[in-house]
Amino acid sequence: MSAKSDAEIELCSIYHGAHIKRSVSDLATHYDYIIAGGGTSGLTAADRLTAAFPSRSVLVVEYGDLINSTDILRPATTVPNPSYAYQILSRPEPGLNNRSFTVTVGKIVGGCSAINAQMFDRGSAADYDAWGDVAGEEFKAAGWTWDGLLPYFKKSITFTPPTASEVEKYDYTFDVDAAYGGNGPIQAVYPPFQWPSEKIVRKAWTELGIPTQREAAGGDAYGVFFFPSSQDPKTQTRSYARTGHFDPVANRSNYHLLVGHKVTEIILRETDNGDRDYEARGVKIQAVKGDSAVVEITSDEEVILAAGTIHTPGILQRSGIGPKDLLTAANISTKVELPGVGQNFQDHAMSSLFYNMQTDVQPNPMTMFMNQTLMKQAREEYEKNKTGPLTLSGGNSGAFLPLSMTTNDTTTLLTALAAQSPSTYLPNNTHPTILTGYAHQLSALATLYSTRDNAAFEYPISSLASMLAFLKPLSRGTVHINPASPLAEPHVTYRTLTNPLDLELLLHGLKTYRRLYSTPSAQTLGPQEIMPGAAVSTDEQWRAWARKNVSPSFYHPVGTAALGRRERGGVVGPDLRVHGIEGLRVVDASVMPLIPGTHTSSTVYAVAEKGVEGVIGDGRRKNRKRE
Ligand SMILES: Cc1cc2nc3c(=O)[nH]c(=O)nc-3n(C[C@H](O)[C@H](O)[C@H](O)COP(=O)(O)OP(=O)(O)OC[C@H]3O[C@@H](n4cnc5c(N)ncnc54)[C@H](O)[C@@H]3O)c2cc1C
Repeated sequence: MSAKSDAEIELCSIYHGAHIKRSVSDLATHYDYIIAGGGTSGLTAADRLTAAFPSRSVLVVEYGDLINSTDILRPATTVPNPSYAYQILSRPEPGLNNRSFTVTVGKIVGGCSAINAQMFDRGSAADYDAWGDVAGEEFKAAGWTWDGLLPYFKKSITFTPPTASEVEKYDYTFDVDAAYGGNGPIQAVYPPFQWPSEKIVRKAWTELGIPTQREAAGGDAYGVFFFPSSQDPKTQTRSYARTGHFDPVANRSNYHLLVGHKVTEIILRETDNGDRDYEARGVKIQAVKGDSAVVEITSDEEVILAAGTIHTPGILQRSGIGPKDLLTAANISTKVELPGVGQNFQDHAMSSLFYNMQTDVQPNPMTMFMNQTLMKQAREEYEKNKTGPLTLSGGNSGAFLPLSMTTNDTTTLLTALAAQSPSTYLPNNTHPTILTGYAHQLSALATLYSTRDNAAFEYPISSLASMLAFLKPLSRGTVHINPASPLAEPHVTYRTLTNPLDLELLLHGLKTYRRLYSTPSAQTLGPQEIMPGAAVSTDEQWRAWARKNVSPSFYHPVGTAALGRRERGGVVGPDLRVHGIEGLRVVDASVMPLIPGTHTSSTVYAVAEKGVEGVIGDGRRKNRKRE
């Protein structure tokens, strides 16, 4: 038999036999549970559901394919192959000189967890406590707080501590009791490699007076700290939703995964159940390529949306659930008016400065990735020993700075924030319930900005890249179906920096890099600022530079089907059920009402774990009633 080419290896489904479906003709006509989206949250939910109810059937419908390729497994910075991601272009961004940007989200079994940079941290306790403040008291009572989520963070992962020699070599610190202890399917490790410059930059941050955290994942995500990568400790390969939640369980007889298909709509039936006028009875699906027929698959129990922040709103909107004016413009009759669907869109804006280092600290990523001999050595070391530079994905240390560590004058900014009216910087026609919710957000953000125990800016350390993520934006965007073509990719508008106070806050974060590179340790690197460079020094120049150079996304879109009371523009209730509809939940990143100051994947796993526990609890209760 001839050896398979890479392309053949990618296309064949080598592990999962009959349970991978590529055509609707291979499906049952109905399932107990249907999950839209086989990504980070969808595969988590499917794993837990199929385990809890062996006699109930679960169908996951995934737009992308099951790709068996080693480039996904090798630690990577981001997106190993553009074909694994949707290529959506944002609308012209009004706060960024009307530039448009690629909206990158995964289109593959495993979703974004298959293409992310594996940085596996958590936000501060205050970030999650703010969710309850924003959403409403009953959300706090239901555990949408740090204390309520911590058990799910722990449950979702297994943390393997670094070896004693790695601890000594890299100064790794961690505290298992404070943050870990679970044995979940997603693996978390400190990689067995750091670039030598990591130590120098980390020291430079401490010379600026930034505190060091021994462990940040116990709710203390501010200061300078290490955090894990989502990576397998034995093979040093990516640990993601597919390797953790699908491959080991794919042969369960109650589990079908349909790939290459998209959920276009939810099948809704009128009901008279208290405040719920409709119940979800299944989904309409369509092949991504070829046959354009729309097929209905019914569900007896629940439909669970896990299509991510960019695509979950479209499924709801096409089903008649969303802002009435948008649905009317798209000729869709409104079944449940929920103005929050597709609103409240948030991401961490990102900015890259560039410094040339005159001191050549070797090895470093700049020279290694461009030098074929060094790359060959690194590849051989990785293949043979699972050590060396190629075990490090996006890096696993950072400085996470509260506003007060970037400026002495927080008072001016906080006074301006307190004076903001919620309607001033949202679009003119924003629904009153969204304004009410946003007022709660502004108040929560004012508290977060005024305290020292949560971060406003992230400065990733490991690779000398002078990158900055703006963690607590005030601006809000939208994700809407295209009214002229509802099945097409959505209209995405980040609206980054449309709230002008964001720009003022961001300036402090950006200028902090200059202070960092003036510290004695950083000076040993011989930094020369290339971008923005000496021509940018006044605030006016910084503002112009930022509008021209900032990107709207650190790949962390959230918020478009947010937890919250209906009168606050919320889309889902404390049990993640969509307001007004029976048997329909959302378990993905879109439910986060406020973006936490962290990379988002570990929070998505925790949210999905908590959400599906609710589905299972309700399923068991129904069972008992039936018996
Ligand atoms: C390039 C990149 C780098 C990142 N880096 C990091 C990082 O280093 N650390 C970190 O913590 N986080 C990172 N993230 C973010 C993190 O991975 C995401 O927040 C998280 O994985 C999102 O999970 P989700 O379940 O909400 O969505 P996804 O994982 O995106 O899953 C949604 C799935 O639904 C499918 N889908 C969409 N529409 C439909 C439809 N209509 N029908 C059927 N299926 C559909 C999609 O194809 C996708 O597979 C990164 C993200 C990206 C894109």
